[in-house]
Amino acid sequence: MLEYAVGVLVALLAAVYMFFLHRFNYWQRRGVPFVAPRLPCGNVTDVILGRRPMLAVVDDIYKEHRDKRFIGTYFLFTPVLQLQDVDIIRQVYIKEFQDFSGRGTYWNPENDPLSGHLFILGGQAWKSMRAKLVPAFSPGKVKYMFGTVSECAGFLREHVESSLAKGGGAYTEDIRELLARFSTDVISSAAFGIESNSMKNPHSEFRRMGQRAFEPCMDVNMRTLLEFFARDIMKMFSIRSVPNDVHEFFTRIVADLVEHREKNNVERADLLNILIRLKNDGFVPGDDEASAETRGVDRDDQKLTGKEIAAQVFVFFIAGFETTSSTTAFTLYELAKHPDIQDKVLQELDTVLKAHGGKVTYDALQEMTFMEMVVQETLRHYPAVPFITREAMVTRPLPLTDTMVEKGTRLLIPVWSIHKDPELWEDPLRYDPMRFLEEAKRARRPGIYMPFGDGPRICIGMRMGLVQVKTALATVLSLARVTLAPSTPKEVRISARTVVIAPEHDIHLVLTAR
Ligand code: HEM
Repeated sequence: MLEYAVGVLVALLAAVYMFFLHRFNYWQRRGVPFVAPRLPCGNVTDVILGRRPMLAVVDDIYKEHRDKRFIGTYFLFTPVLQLQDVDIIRQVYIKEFQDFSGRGTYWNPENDPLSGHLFILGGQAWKSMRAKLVPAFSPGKVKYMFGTVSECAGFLREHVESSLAKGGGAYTEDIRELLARFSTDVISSAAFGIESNSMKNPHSEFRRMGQRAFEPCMDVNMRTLLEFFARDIMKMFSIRSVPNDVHEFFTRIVADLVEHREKNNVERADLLNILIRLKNDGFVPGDDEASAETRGVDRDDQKLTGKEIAAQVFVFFIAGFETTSSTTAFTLYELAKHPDIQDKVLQELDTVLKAHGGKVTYDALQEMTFMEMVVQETLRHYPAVPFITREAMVTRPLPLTDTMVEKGTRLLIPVWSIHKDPELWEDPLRYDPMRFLEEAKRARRPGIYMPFGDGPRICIGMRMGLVQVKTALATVLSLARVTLAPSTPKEVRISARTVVIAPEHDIHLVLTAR
């Protein structure tokens, strides 16, 4: 009996070994240069063990293989092709997008309905959903929703004003937490039409859900990484993309809201309203610019189901909350480190606000061009999404090469590394908003700046995100100057426990009344 058991064990181990051997030969068999994998995690052992952030591992590969246009890697046993050449990346993003339109992530509408959202979908399902949702983010609709952002900025203003008064004109704040609460208020109001009240109550349910979805911890980090790179494992073990309590919260709240609004004929200026129209009519009319964006994208007027609505509202929450709050926090952090740049922002702010009766209006924000340059430079240093994925939808050569990529191959675009590459940017570690002067932008090589991605799959919420970031900056900076608190490091240390860019420490800033 014992001999039999040992025999079975040996056969099992041999089968596992052969499986890994075969998998880890994938790039070699295709004649693609690759980074030697190690059993059992391929090239991401440090990521799986929570020792290093994924972006740092990707960056090491980028730097070590800078001379190669693409390089084969393994995430666990999934082959992932890391693109290193900006021209190839542009082809994938834009010109040959139709063959690389997938995200390559896990999507299981039956077991995990919240995973069926725009960020994750691929192929025809993505095309059709994108065409339906684009009008919801048109310039006209963003301007329309600005009222909501402005209302939440009022709570932010009240908080800063009263804290300054209590502190006798100066106080110290964990700026990341403050802006996470502001962003939670904005996104829950803009997406669900609910006042989450996080500015006044840091323990609100929405804030707690935001923390659960993004807290730097192994559970959330592993789910996200598996979702991106090891969908077979997710499927095999029926793992959901988010923890169960987060899943239940969003599913329940959206179902209740839809029922309430339909029963009581409630109309509101928010994204849920647009989704309900998509549920009932199959499309929403856009303004001219939105129509231009959807031109060429197949539109069907198929109506959204309740589950599809919940998934889209959920993605607006997760894609819109952490990205905007971290971008605002990092901008204030850099302004605290660079008082000369802060002076210029304040000068512009004061001039523009004076011309707009002291109010942070939508039109006033459009005139804050230097502030926009500052935000763009922040996004170069700290792109909220530090790498972007695509999936080959057909077997075909990689653009501009003779190398064949199989249908289903995962491609990784190392945004963080390209933004910091000294061959592409002069003195890339220097924080310098002047890189985003119109002349400088025209002069630089196309395709080296991509904080919102690029091509037909570019961030759908870009306009809304920028409005939100600038509103928060204008609100805080109209009241106070910022400086680094003694406890705040001079260089941000990125957490190894999250896929987005988050510091592993708080960012305390001193706010001093102006
Ligand atoms: C500073 C703020 C933001 C940044 C840096 C950011 C960044 C990104 C990036 C890099 C992508 C991937 C693009 C690609 O694959 O080429 C993306 C996609 C997306 N973003 Fe954003 N985002 C921001 C704000 C927002 C906001 C406010 C929303 C919604 C309320 C949003 C919703 C989405 C959605 C739904 C997608 C998926 C688009 C698709 O796959 O078609 N984002 N974002």
